[in-house]
Amino acid sequence: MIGGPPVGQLRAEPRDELLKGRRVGRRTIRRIMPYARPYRRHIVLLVAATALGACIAAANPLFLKLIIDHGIMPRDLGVVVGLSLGLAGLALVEAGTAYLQNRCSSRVGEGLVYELRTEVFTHVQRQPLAFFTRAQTGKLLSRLNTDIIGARQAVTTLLTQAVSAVLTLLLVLGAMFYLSWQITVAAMLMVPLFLLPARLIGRRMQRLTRRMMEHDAEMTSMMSERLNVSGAMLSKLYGRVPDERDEFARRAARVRDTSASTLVWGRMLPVVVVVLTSFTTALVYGLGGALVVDGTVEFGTLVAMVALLLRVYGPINQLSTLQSSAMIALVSFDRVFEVLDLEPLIADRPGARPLAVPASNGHGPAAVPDVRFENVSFRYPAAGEVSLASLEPAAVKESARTGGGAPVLHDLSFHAPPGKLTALVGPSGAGKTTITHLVPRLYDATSGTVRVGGHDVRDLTLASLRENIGVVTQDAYLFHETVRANLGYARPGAAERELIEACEAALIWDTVRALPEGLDTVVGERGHRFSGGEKQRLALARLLLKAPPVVVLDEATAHLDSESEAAIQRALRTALAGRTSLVIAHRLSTIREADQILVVDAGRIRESGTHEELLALDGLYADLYHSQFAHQAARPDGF
Ligand SMILES: Nc1ncnc2c1ncn2[C@@H]1O[C@H](COP(=O)(O)OP(=O)(O)OP(=O)(O)O)[C@@H](O)[C@H]1O
Repeated sequence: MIGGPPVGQLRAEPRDELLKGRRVGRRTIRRIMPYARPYRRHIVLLVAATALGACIAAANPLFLKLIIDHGIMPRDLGVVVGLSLGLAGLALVEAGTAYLQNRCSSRVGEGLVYELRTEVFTHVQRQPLAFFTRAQTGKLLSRLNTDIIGARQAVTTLLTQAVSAVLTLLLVLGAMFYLSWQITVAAMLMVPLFLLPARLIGRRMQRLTRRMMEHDAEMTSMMSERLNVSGAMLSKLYGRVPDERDEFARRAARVRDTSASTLVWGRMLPVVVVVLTSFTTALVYGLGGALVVDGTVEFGTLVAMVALLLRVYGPINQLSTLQSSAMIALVSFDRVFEVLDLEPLIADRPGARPLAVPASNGHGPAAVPDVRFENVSFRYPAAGEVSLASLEPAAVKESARTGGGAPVLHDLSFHAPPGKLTALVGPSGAGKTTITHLVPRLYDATSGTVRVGGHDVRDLTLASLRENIGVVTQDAYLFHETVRANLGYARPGAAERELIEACEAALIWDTVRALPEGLDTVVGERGHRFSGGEKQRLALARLLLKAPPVVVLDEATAHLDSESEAAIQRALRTALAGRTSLVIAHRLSTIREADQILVVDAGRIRESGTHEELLALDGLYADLYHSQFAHQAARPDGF
């Protein structure tokens, strides 16, 4: 069990991780059982087939003895032919058991992977946004994948190996003792000679594998950071391509060197085994030969002994690594369970009720709920609340010590009236995005209450809350799918006519229609086939299809040409009409149209009112206006 990518990767973990697994062993095993239950018939069959295979392995050499001693030596052709046919039959049965073993173990293993994968995916999806904002999520997911595969290997390989190794060893040793105890004892004296190098090489392999995985992770992370649109753009623009190449070459060289050593040491073990097996065979032939000459042992017995001996070392080797393999397996499962045990911070509370909004009349909802913040304070959750200790030990420990980040919003209250546009403006880092995150419960307020339609959002079901709130973020994320699929994400099953109408209202239909395959054109990686403005309008079309009564929107800050900006502005007007909207405004035209402007600064609302009222106040808004917005007024398009 030395090597093999998943197990190797797990071995890369520090030893204390394995020791930790030792303590959790029994509890983990109890948790694994329910996953194995649906496959119990296959498991029984697997164990039975493995046991039969072990019996055949032990019986085979005995046939040799019988052929030689009772057929060849006494020159009895009938016995020779009969036993040879028996041997051939045995081979067929062995093939049958091997097939059955493969079938059952793949069924059990893949079934287990399927169950764990779907469960983990569903569970991770339920985690709050904070979980995904932690940089280690990608690492977590890849590790989970590795661990799940490790767990499968464990169940299938360990199950078959443990059964077959123990049984083969018992049967083979029994047969050897039965045939000649003297030769058996002599051969067994060689076992420690075999185990010692195996153990030393195993330990070295473990160290090397750990190092290789670390180097490999460094190399892979560089690839994933540099070989994407943003990373590639950065290295080109800063002229760092040659440096990046050199750094990558350095990392790749470390992988090359450790991999090469790992391979060399990995191949040492079979060499040592061959040498020692040859020594032992020589010993058995020497001692056994003398006994045959002596007349104490029959010739066929000697041949059978050698054949049996060759079947002893495999199981001994397997058993010597079985414990650590089992440990590794338990750690795999344990880490998967650790993720499954992470309770989502944001979930429906018992007795949560759906947000009831009167049905739409086709042109936006009939009555729309308002949004109200009452003395809301907020700090982002600490790493320990949303992440896994084993994955981010430093961050989790730090957050436990400091109790998480500083408050971002302080005792904040405001009312966004129904059907009206409330604009949020303020300096960078003031807390505007954070405010918008609290409405659809991407985060929960640390204290105070956020109300939608008069209800505390925590009393509403998440599904109904999010069904009634449409969010358009600045980056207007699009999946790598067709335009149709991206729009349909808002309302699966929407008719073609509705998709077109939404695109028309968002002023993106002419662009979509001109695409090579219209609505069926695949959006490039992260939507890069579209310009920033086009993506925003596609996102608006998606929002229009959803037709939510409440809209939360983060206007794109990207500079657009005046034509796109005018198009977006008109699309926005349609999208927001008659809806309660909370918009982080970056354009003068939006704040001018706002029914109410909230000026956010350092997590507090400093001023509120209309554009004219706030200008007259000559306070923070007036400053912001002169530094950020006033120049837009001078533009020829009037924005
Ligand atoms: N996931 C997070 N974890 C911890 N702190 C965060 C997180 N997101 C934002 N913050 C912090 O919260 C504060 C408010 O950030 P927020 O994004 O709400 O500001 P903003 O007003 O929207 O800024 P901008 O206009 O630049 O987008 C900032 O100090 C920021 O560093």
